[in-house]
Amino acid sequence: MKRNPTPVYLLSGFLGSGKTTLLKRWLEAAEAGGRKPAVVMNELGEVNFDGIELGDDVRMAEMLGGCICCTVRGDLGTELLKLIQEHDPDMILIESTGAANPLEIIDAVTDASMLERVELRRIVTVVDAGHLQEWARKGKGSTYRLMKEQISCASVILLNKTDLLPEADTGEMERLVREWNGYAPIYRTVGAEIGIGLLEEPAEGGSVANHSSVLAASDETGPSCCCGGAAHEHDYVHEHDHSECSEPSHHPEHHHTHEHVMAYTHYFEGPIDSERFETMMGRLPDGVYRAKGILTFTDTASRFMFQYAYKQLDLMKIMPQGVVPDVAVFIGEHFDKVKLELDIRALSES
Ligand SMILES: Nc1nc2c(ncn2[C@@H]2O[C@H](COP(=O)(O)OP(=O)(O)OP(=O)(O)O)[C@@H](O)[C@H]2O)c(=O)[nH]1
Repeated sequence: MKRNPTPVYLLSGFLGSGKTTLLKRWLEAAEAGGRKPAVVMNELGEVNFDGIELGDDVRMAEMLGGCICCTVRGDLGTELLKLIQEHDPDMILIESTGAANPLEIIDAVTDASMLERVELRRIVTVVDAGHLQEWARKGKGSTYRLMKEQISCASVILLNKTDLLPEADTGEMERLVREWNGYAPIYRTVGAEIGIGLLEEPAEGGSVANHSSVLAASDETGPSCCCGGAAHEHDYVHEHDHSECSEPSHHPEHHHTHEHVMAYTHYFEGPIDSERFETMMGRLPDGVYRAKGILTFTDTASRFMFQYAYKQLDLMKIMPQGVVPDVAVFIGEHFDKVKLELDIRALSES
């Protein structure tokens, strides 16, 4: 018997904007409604901290150590088909890395070989309102371009973390988002809290499978290709590929700059002092805009998961299943990995 294609939703949005927070809500809502969701999680680092948070019960495919839109893109179709074969889910949620260009993922999911098996229903982009404001003030750079791309491709937009921004600034960011994307509904959220039904409603004009409207929206706003392949190890170079761009003049900086989104993964050799850790995190360079990890502190018996996004540090007690090492990943642009490693090593010195 021929089966209907499995609905797929893509969660996009820059690093630390709130994608996993939304994913957790979505999974809870789907399971509460008696549905069987599955997840594809993609991380730049080698460890899937967000997956650890979700627990063992979630049907999940992990794509680690690379960006779904470039270095590990070829594997996406295989992972989707494997999930469908093994679990027969009612829906699949894909959480991309925050450095991913959604257009590349749309291409992979809407590949002709996938059309009978999956239907890309919506692209939900989560935006950190304060972080967007920071970049909008700079008005240039590959991160700015990527944010613009993620917003312009969206079929629904969550303007998140509005608790951290004055009302007038939030309004200003909403207007900017509207300028970049003229058709997606925009919801202001805190903690990505939204009625999940709003994300699953059929999009006007059907699914994203016919994504000419998405591409058109993206053309209106300028560059559509700013995420390239891996340079080496964990350096993700935002390099422009001429073959994909119809208008080279969209990329005047290309010949001169190569912006980097890079990840540094650190495995701890033992417990560290919590106060020194918090002091070190408070002094991280601006180039490190995202970090997460699992730690053991010398002054408490519990283990902790930490989340750091744009100067905000959250710590929560966890009890990971199985053997999980103490490890952290730091993501950003142009930061000094060697200095960071020395600073982290100093936390273990007596
Ligand atoms: N103040 C505030 N913090 C938030 C909000 N939403 C999420 N956070 C916090 O922001 C941090 C990052 O959230 P995540 O959901 O992990 O972000 P993400 O987009 O999945 O991050 P990456 O997977 O690294 O790209 C976490 O510490 C969240 O608790 C919000 O609306 N307000």
